[in-house]
Amino acid sequence: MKVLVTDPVADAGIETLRDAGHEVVTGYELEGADLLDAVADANALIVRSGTEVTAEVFEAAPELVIVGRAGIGVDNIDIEAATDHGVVVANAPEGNVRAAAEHTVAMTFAAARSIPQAHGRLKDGEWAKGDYLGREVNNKTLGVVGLGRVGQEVAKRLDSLGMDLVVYDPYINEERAAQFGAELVDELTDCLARSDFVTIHTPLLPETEGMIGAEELEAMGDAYLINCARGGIVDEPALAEAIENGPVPGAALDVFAEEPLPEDSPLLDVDDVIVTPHLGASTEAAQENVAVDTAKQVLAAFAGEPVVNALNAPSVDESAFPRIEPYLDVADTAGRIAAQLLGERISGVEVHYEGDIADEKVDLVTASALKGVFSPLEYEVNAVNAPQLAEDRGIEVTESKTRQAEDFQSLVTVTVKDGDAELSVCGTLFAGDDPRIVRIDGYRVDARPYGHMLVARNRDEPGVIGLIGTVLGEAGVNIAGMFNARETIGGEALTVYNLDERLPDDAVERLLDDDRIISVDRIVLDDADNGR
Ligand SMILES: NC(=O)c1ccc[n+]([C@@H]2O[C@H](COP(=O)([O-])OP(=O)(O)OC[C@H]3O[C@@H](n4cnc5c(N)ncnc54)[C@H](O)[C@@H]3O)[C@@H](O)[C@H]2O)c1
Ligand SMILES: O=C(O)[C@H](O)COP(=O)(O)O
Repeated sequence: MKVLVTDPVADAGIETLRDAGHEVVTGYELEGADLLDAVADANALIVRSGTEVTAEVFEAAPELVIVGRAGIGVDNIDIEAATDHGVVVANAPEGNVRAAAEHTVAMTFAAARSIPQAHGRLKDGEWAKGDYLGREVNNKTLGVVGLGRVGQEVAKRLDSLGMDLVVYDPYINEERAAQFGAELVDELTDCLARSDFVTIHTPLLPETEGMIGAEELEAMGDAYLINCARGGIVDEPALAEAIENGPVPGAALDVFAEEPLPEDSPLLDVDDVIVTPHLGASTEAAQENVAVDTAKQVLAAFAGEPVVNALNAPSVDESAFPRIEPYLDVADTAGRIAAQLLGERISGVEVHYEGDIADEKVDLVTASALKGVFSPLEYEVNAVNAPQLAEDRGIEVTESKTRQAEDFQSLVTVTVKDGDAELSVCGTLFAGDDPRIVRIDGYRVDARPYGHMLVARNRDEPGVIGLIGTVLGEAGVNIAGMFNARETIGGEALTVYNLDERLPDDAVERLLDDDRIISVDRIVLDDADNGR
């Protein structure tokens, strides 16, 4: 597999991929047409915040399986476009948290004591001792906006340095805040107004973009602003104005709306603004952590295993994966057969689980069933984009479970529907790893699902199976296996054949010419040979 890496990541990550036998190509700072060219045959793309992974990139990358973000923020990746193209997006949400928190603490002190300004003047030969009267953090209030992973680590560190903590985060509860010795408040402006230092730790989302504007800066009053989260959350011109003309005394910023080099930011000209070039995650330990975590997720995606930090794929518990993995194929196959047999527009899909499998978290199995249902229709469908595809097409997907399974340890039934028409296919595993289709449209069968199958419905009369055998034989199509099921003697029967190749059209017509044959469906279970 080819892995393209477009932002600098630690060697340990690259070695992890090379040791697993993959080709790793680095193209730091690739953009525009060069990026589109480079990604054309890539199976994985690894980025940090420097690469904009747009819908165009996904268009240009038909082989792409995963985008690995060696870090936390994914605001530079069009996740919706990734999902549409069936590409997993995964970040590394743990490895640089402490580095980001430490940098935030460092920036807090740098702002409180004007360290960079004093440093600069002394280097220029000036002893400006009288110009800097700093602010202690001890006994002051820290406002934390966003008490997630980084916010929590910052809170712990500054709490231990004697600060009182007040938190604004609409997605956590009071108990959670209290675990960090913090008081949770309902209003952002309340949090800002009570703080001596405000630190931002939310993701950049439509909801948080421009969240700290003129009104909020006014509410902050005499508080320093620290932003090591994302540029764009703070309105930069409003911040420059609030520092130059009051009330805000200063700010420390690691991130900017425009990166790299925010040339147009008015903040670069304001003396009481301390800046670093997005260094929050730039420690050896953090870079090694996120690079290796990302490489491991790429390897998991290549192996078809759960990608632990996938942001757009059905979630799956890593320890439960071995128990559900064999059912992914069963569900996919049942979905493929059901969709091909119904042969109509599909307006609903129901996936029903019985027995042991009903105890598991089955999001990924349901996604596999949907993949199977859509496979005969769509080229680029996989378990990542199948649920989205169902939603986009207004197809209602339902999932149900019962603990009891009549005759099987576990059973997965995929039912496809269009209006009043519906058709169910049940699959199971024999001996834990031998997939079988055990019911088709209510008929009990025992069919091995692979390659080309033929499903014939016929009147249950003597000579019909002979007729089918003769027609297949004369068409030169070998029968590898066969199972016949019937409702009642002389009623309707259903026969499933495993064939070594596709039955030609004229042979199908010959069968249908006989009025004992009700229907003949050719089912293809291999993507590579489905007649398209
Ligand atoms: N400067 C750096 O190098 C650096 C390093 C690491 C992380 N980061 C950035 O730090 C930020 C936080 O990362 P994290 O890992 O802690 O993320 P996280 O997802 O663990 O936490 C984010 C928190 O923000 C909260 N939140 C969401 N919307 C909010 C809103 N409207 N108002 C208030 N709170 C809201 C969430 O509930 C959550 O608790 C991200 O933007 C990330 O990209 C920057
Ligand atoms: O979100 C992150 O992980 C940080 O902002 C780090 O970004 P970087 O990997 O571009 O340094």
